[in-house]
Amino acid sequence: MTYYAIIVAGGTGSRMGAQVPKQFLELKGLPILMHSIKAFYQWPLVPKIILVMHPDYHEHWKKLCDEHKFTTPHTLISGGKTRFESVKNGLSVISSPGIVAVHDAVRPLADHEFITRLFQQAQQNGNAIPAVKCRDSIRKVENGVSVSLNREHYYLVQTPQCFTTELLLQAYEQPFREEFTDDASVVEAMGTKILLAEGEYKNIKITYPEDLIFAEAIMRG
Ligand SMILES: Nc1ccn([C@@H]2O[C@H](COP(=O)(O)OP(=O)(O)OP(=O)(O)O)[C@@H](O)[C@H]2O)c(=O)n1
Ligand SMILES: C[C@](O)(CO)[C@H](O)COP(=O)(O)O
Repeated sequence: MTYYAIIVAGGTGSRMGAQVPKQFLELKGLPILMHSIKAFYQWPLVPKIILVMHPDYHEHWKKLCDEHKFTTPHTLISGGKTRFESVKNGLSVISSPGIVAVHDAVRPLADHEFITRLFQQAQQNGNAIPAVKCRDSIRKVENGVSVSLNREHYYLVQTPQCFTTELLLQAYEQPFREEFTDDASVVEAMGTKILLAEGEYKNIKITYPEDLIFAEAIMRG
């Protein structure tokens, strides 16, 4: 059984609006991306790490690795125009059957215990998708009219999303659709039942500048 982690770092970070894509910004003295990789590369469940990044940033990444003496083994792959394409490129180097986790490079607060639990659940059930319950009241707006919804029915989905390699490789054979916002939506489109696992509220995605402040505060504990 081989474990893989595809870390997708091929985005531009347009909503962050920084000089470099947000995955390279520092959090506690280390680029966000390095925190995300380090969380995966820990004993006893050590996956093969596949890092997907736009080729324009490969040299920048190598310099950062030297600067921070970052030696965690990984295979560097070129990213695509969409997240879907980036994941598909990452999947191209998977050679053995096993379990694959797909993780946003910009979710640096997932810890190894959480990651291990998801790998194990996917090994037992075929897939494991972390999600947390909506904590706020929720409303749907249609034609300018808002209606209250029952929040018990709504979950916020996170990464790492874990699957058997067979399932994810097959799912990514499908042509791209706009509604493929994550890996679960791609797998679901094949008719496979998606199994939600317990997510973590601290596992935030760095999207806007204020998320850096939240992440730093969470890391301080
Ligand atoms: N072509 C793309 C687009 C996104 N991603 C990755 O998918 C994750 C989630 O995407 P998101 O937060 O939307 O990142 P960006 O696309 O960089 O941000 P924005 O939408 O604000 O431009 C990120 O780790 C991002 O690097 C990727 O690998 N390849
Ligand atoms: C994959 C993801 O992080 C799950 O929550 C999310 O769907 C990415 O969405 P984005 O709008 O591209 O940031």
